[in-house]
Amino acid sequence: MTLHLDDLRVRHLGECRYDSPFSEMLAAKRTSPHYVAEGDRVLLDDTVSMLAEHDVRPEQLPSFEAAGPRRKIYFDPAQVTAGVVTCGGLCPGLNDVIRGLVQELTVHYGVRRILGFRNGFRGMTAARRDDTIDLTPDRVRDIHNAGGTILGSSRGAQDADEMVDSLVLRGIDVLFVIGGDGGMNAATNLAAAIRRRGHEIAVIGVPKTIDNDLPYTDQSFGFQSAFAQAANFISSVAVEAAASPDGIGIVKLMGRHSGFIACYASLARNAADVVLIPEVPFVLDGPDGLLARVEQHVRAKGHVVIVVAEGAGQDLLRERGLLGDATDASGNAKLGDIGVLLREAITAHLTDVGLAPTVRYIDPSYAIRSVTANAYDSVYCLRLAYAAVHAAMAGRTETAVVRWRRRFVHVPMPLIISHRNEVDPDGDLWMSVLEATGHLVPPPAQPAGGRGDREPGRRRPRGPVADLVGGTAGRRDAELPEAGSARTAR
Ligand SMILES: Nc1ncnc2c1ncn2[C@@H]1O[C@H](COP(=O)(O)OP(=O)(O)O)[C@@H](O)[C@H]1O
Ligand SMILES: O=P(O)(O)OC[C@H]1O[C@](O)(COP(=O)(O)O)[C@@H](O)[C@@H]1O
Ligand SMILES: [Mg+2]
Repeated sequence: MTLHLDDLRVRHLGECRYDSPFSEMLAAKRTSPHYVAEGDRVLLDDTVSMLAEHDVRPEQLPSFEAAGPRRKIYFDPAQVTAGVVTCGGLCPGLNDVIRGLVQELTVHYGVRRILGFRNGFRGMTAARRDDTIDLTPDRVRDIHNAGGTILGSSRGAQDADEMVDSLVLRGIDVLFVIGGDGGMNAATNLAAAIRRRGHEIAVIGVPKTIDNDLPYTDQSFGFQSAFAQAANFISSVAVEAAASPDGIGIVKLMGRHSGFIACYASLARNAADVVLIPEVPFVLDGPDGLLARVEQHVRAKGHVVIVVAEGAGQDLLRERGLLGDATDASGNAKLGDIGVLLREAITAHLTDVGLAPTVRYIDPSYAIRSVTANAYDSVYCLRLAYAAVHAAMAGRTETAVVRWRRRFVHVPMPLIISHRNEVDPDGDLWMSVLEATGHLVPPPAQPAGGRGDREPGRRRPRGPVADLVGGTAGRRDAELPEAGSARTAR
């Protein structure tokens, strides 16, 4: 999708007429490598070749509005009532964001009334619109010491007009939605309904997802804490696998459509032999299939560690009748259990070829997303919260605050939900995974007519076979005996 400057402009409720508490401090501020001045913009693209493609003057290049405080603001803080809602699956740092919002709203802007809606958008339905918590600095002081969200969260559809009624009834002027793709979709619909009905309520999104599947953000908050926790499970399974004859360790990690957690957690420990993600399909059977590769590894190395994202291999489950079309209350696909399929298929295959595998399968599931935010994420959450408050007070709406290429910026909400952020099989992250798992070194020369023989200059087809499980036999493969040959010393 080619974006132009106009696609990146955020909505304003109107002219900013009030002096901001930051006015004086901002007067002397200029853009530097560490600060983007009000009015300056942050480029979407960051390579010479991408910029050259646009062939326009610098001010016409696609760019984001810089986040941060403004000298003039739209709302009179003393009159503002703010609302906060957290929705969707948990993510480390939710409480940190809530705490940051409340602190910034009260301490710097002097906002006196902040309501937290309970249990996601459900707390805004007609039946539950009294289900709110008064968010005060005292109430939020220590909440960052716990995972989850003090407000609660939920999935499931709510009517946008009913939610607008709740906001109006409660006198909300600015609403902060901390949510993932679903939450940002709902917030966009809500903002549209607010506009249609002529209300002046700012809706600001703080994108949340441990899957890191939202675009136009360097990395979502909490992701780092989640993959750090996931990495611990990889270490555990690697120890177990190494200690058992023909040991197979499998860890299934969250990641419905995007395999970022699997990639980063694998890289963090560098203990995985195979990483399976939704973005790179794979096959089980055949000479280039996963089972043959696992067998090769067991014979050569004595054990294998496999990290699989929960969304990987769903096509294999469907082929076997193990995946239906069910969805959760929010319309997210309910996935089949790829970990169980792998455990069973690998056990059966290795037993068939005369090995006696010991398979350890760990599904840490919610254990990786219910943790408290680590120090890095806590800082990140706090700064996102500050940026969100500044955006709201300056009358931005239908806008998400994100960090893009290390700068905090405003992104129009429709862009945040325009597509999903996925691991690019041609990108440098996946290349690092292939490097770490030993899949990048070209295969040793094959005799003419052998398996590796192909037309000169013609690339092998991409995908599971080539990238992942055999075709581009990696560094470790080069040392491996052919499947079925005697095992080497361990
Ligand atoms: N396409 C959509 N349009 C409107 N609301 C949505 C949409 N998708 C999800 N929602 C609502 O947003 C909330 C959070 O969505 P969900 O997918 O559960 O989590 P997340 O925000 O983490 O992706 C739910 O209340 C859900 O009903
Ligand atoms: O909480 P649930 O409904 O079991 O959902 C689990 C899903 O939530 C996630 O953790 C995150 O999804 P969301 O960001 O959409 O909430 C996925 O990785 C996982 O598939
Ligand atoms: Mg989601």
